[in-house]
Amino acid sequence: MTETLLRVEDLRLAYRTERGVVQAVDGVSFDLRRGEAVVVLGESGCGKSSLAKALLRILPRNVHSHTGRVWLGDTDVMDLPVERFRREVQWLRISMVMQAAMNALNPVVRVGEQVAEPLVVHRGWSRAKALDKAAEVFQRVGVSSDFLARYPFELSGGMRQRAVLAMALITEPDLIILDEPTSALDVLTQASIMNVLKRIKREQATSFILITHDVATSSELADRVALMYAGQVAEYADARRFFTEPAHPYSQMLMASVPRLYQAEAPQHIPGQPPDLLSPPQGCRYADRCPHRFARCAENPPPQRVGERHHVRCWLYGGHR
Ligand SMILES: Nc1ncnc2c1ncn2[C@@H]1O[C@H](COP(=O)(O)OP(=O)(O)OP(=O)(O)O)[C@@H](O)[C@H]1O
Repeated sequence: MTETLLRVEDLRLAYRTERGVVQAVDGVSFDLRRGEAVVVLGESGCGKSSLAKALLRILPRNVHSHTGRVWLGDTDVMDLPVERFRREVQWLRISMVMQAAMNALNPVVRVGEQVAEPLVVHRGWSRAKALDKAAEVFQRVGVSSDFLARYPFELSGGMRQRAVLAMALITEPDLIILDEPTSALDVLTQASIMNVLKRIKREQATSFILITHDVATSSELADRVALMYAGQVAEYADARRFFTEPAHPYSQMLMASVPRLYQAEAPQHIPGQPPDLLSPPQGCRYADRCPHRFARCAENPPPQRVGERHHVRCWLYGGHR
């Protein structure tokens, strides 16, 4: 059996705001094996980016609480002092491509220097050696090494995104977290970046957490799916299973809402709104919108195991009906 790389247990992250506490990540658990990609799906505001920040310990100042366990191999990295986490885990074992990262490149520093920087800062490599490695990684992500000497404004959006991806890859981490890596790009560029990710996953056994609301693009890479709803994982499943036989009523509605090219019926939409994370309901978060709700849904369902590495937060499962 392939080794478990990451095990997340009951991860929680809440922010302090003027209106009260926002529980953006509320008891998230899942596991990921080496070389697997999990796609984190969900509507805007359901806590996907907050999950990435909670995993990477990149927290804004208004954090109210941040708890849970994040096992990377045998180490609970939540237990490490933050400096040690930054020195030993960030970039070296887990790297990231944050939302809109391609627009965050420093405009006055040549792209190659920026891509090489994690090796200089985190591994102590010389600049020359790191630049050689940057040229190699550039080629791997489909950018000619001629681009190393250019400035970000001289690159197209797709090229800049590849450069940011090269920066995340250069230290050869075990896990890369990508937050909406292709959402600002045209479909052909999106497809070619997804192909780069697939190749890297295959060749280097790198694991990915891909955050997106784009079901179609993500299905290309996904081995596993974590569908988030109102700060929680509504369903965690094998990707093929999720895309063909989703179990949670929200997963079923989401899949029915994906437009298909030759489908006679119009895609469905889900009536209602997700709950406000300032004061989420006591019971199941999805109950208000769920066509199957019954009395038990007044209580918040824990993740119910419905199969091998498959859990669903829904009282329809586990013999409660
Ligand atoms: N720094 C912050 N302070 C207060 N509330 C925040 C902060 N960051 C996010 N939130 C709130 O936390 C909730 C989850 O936000 P998050 O950005 O994680 O969702 P998301 O699923 O990534 O959304 P999107 O797809 O739109 O990026 C939202 O209600 C959001 O308003």
